[in-house]
Amino acid sequence: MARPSRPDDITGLPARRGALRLLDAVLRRGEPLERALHGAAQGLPAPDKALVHAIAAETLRHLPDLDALIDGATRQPLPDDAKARMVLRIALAQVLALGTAPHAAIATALPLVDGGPRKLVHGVFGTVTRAEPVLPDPPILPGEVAARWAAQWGEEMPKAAARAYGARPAVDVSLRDAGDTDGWAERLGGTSLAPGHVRLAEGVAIPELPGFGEGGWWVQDIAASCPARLLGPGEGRAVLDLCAAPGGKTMQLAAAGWRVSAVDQSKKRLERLSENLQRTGLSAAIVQGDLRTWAPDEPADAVLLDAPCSATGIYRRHPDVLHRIGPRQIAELAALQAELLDRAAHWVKPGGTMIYATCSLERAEGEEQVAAFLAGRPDFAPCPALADELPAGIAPTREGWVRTLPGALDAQGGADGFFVARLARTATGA
Ligand SMILES: C[S@@+](CC[C@H](N)C(=O)[O-])C[C@H]1O[C@@H](n2cnc3c(N)ncnc32)[C@H](O)[C@@H]1O
Repeated sequence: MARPSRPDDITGLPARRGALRLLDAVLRRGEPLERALHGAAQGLPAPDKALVHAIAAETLRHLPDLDALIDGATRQPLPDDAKARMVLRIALAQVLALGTAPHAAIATALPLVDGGPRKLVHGVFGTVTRAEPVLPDPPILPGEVAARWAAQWGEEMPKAAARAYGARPAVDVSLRDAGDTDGWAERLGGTSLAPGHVRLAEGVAIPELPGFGEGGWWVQDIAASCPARLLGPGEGRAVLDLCAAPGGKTMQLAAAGWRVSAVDQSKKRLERLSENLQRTGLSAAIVQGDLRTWAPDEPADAVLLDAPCSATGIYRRHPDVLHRIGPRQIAELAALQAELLDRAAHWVKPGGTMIYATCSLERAEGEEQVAAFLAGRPDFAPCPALADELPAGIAPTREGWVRTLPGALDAQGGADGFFVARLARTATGA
């Protein structure tokens, strides 16, 4: 049989090369998967781009399990960042997590180590696949993440986190017209856990559902809908939605009658916010600014700060966070959050309300952040969330915060990890 003239003529090879580049960007350079995808899959058609993403995401989801199999088949462990290990990881992820036939996976793996240890890769791949292993269900969390979470939340939490990691996350939508929640639940064939919310049935094709094109709803996890819920109806009052893009909370606030100024530093993400507003017919003033230097002309009745964070709470959808985020990144983000929280507090009118939120499972970005803020700001006090303000199955903590951990809403398909605090500024502002 004639060999293809150029290696990239092998069917499916460019996508595997893209997956290898993507894995490298995440594991060696610490780049977020979604952000690195564009560069890694440049020039590939949409289906191949989706394949690049799927291979890299499943490799990351099962990394400790795949590494254990590789290590069990080598006499000396391959260095963590050796190309041979990277190629074996993506080849085995295809076979064991995505159902690719072994011959197809190895045919597209070997050219990736051309001029390198082809024989070794071939040998290890053969040894592993001949044994027909099955990946553990649920997947094993990276050891340092499990230890960090156990230290903060107890031994049960990482177990629940692993179970959630292996399950397909439910898809929630928020409604423009919360008054017609029952009607939308019926039309979308889903169930509702709160006014303005519908949880979709598993496996539905989102763009084909009624109301998507007309902007009747947008995708937003139930936990992510809690920060704006805690501001209640706006009745024409002004709210600063800080770190607003792509606008999930902006749309909720506008739909609840708030006069919203949506501020974010990212032009690209603000373009998506603008498209979202256009699709839903909702309105907000859009402001591009870096909150470390930007300031509003006047204080607002309410401020919602959805601060940049580790995103460890959305690890189910973004498995890269478990491999990119460690104590150093958490400490850096916590310092940024403290700076933004301090600035944002000045923009709340006396008697007004501030919501602080992060999609993080780290206390340093949630409970500890707010405790430190309150210790230095006697003009703010907790304004505890009440059970009837929250979706069914999510209860306020003893302190009145909202804290969703893995295991929340387990029977209904889970929820993202979130922290939300509502704080009130004293009437005098002093
Ligand atoms: C968690 S996301 C916001 C999600 C958004 N609130 C929503 O509900 O769709 C955090 C946002 O913070 C923005 N951001 C990060 N640092 C910032 C800064 N210094 N000034 C303004 N925006 C910032 C990012 O661009 C990003 O859009």
